[in-house]
Amino acid sequence: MQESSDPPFEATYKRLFEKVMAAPEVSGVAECELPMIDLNELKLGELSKRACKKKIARASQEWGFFQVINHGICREVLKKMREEQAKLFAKPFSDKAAYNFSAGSYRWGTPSATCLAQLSWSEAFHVSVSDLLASPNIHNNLCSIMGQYARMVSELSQKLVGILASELGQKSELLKEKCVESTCYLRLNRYPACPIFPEMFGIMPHTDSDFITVLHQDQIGGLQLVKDGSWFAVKPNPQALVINIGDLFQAWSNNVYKSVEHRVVANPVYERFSTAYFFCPSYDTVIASGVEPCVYRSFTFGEYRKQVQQDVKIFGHKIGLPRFLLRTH
Ligand SMILES: O=C(O)CCC(=O)C(=O)O
Ligand SMILES: [Fe+2]
Repeated sequence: MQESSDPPFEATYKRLFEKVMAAPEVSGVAECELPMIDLNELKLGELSKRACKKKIARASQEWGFFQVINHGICREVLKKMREEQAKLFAKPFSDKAAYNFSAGSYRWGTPSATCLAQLSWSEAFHVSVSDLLASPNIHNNLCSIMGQYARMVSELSQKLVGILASELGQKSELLKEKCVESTCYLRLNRYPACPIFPEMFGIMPHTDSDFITVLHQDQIGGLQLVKDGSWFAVKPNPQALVINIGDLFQAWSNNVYKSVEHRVVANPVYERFSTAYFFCPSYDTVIASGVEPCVYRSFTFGEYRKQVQQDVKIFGHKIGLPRFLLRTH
């Protein structure tokens, strides 16, 4: 028999399945369409340009999420990236576990899960772009398209972050200098179909620990986010990339831009793919808003990462920005 490509979810988490009769309650979630930004408007006259920038800033304040079309990443690159990603995940499980972009880049499930609500029904390659570019495999099809994809998405991220910074009335040079291709991360996600429990988490609720995330998802759907205290399912748009604000931008903007909790719900019938690009600074970058009164104490990205890793180890989940509040509000 051919070895399965799926990680051994059922065998590994058997005890959790026996313990409970239901997966987390996520049904009845309404669908929403994210604010849509056409980046071609940035190439038009001064008025359209200004309106487009304002829309980006407003969505980042009110939703923490938006989608962009005419984003400059050509269809061929998106298609090729997805094909190579699908091929990689179709390899037998043992090959994937041994396939190393760098140590620990392949992940699946949730090692620390003690109940079903803590289990992420997904597998991923979480790759540092600097490791990718230095890889001796950079000339194989997969690594080469990942490198190409990372470069294009990095340019888009720089553009968006520049706009968001200038809409705050702040200079973006430092940010642009600190967030370069090699300090960013690329994550290839696969959510196998989950027929056992119809609404299992593909990824548990979380916020991203970066400035912004650029997400390319397929047409299956499953991404959900919190808006005004309720969960909403994001309607997939094959032409668009989804952008969300991460913790670092929330802190840097002194809570103006929102790093919003999101999660993925696995589909009972179809597998789903997504590719996430995390726009991050170097570890020594100091995150400080410079606006009084400061909500958070200043911290380096390295410090933030270390704290997140420590909290995950001790509490089983990330605490994130509340750790860095200057005073309790
Ligand atoms: O797959 C998705 O839609 C979201 C992925 C995500 O939130 C992440 O990788 O941080
Ligand atoms: Fe995320």
